[in-house]
Amino acid sequence: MLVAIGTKNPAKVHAVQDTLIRERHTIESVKVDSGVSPQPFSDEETLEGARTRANSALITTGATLSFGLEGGVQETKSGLLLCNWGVLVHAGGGEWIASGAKFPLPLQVAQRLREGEELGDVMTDITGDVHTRKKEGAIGFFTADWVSRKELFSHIVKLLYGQYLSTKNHIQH
Ligand SMILES: O=P(O)(O)OP(=O)(O)OP(=O)(O)OC[C@H]1O[C@@H](n2cnc3c(O)ncnc32)[C@H](O)[C@@H]1O
Ligand SMILES: [Mg+2]
Repeated sequence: MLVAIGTKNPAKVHAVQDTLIRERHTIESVKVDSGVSPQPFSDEETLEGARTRANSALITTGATLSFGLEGGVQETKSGLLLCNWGVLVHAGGGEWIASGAKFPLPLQVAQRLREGEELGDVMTDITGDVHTRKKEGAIGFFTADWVSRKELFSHIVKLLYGQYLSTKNHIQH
């Protein structure tokens, strides 16, 4: 089965490839537009970006299943939380959604985002590495590498694929 992922970011592509390795699908990654702002600022906007990516990648590749993964932030009373969303769509209809774990960004980082900077750029500034968003990510840096960006997306991929399989099994039985 051809499975698409709407990004070329290795943290996301490897999350799909490695999580589904035993399923023996062919994975095709394709760069698509999220249709939302480069730095989504709510759960809704982040989810919408993931949905647009999934649908665009499905159409572009002609795949049977297609993943869209998107990162953003969400303002709360307890601080600015890093949030991540995923959407899985099936060519025959059907959509599944899932979000990832959340944690608050440090105050100074949160403030820079509120003033309009993108997290990826702030992380480059802090770490001196332009590729942070493609590797351990902000989550890796702020958790002393206990959780990587790929690991976070892998969990979302499991939630999405698991829901898809569960639906499929219930329809068949
Ligand atoms: O190529 P794409 O798939 O767009 O990969 P990306 O790293 O830009 O990822 P997103 O568009 O999903 O992320 C939305 C924003 O959140 C930022 N971001 C989210 N999580 C991050 C992380 O762990 N490390 C660095 N930047 C992160 C990133 O800079 C973007 O501005
Ligand atoms: Mg992006």
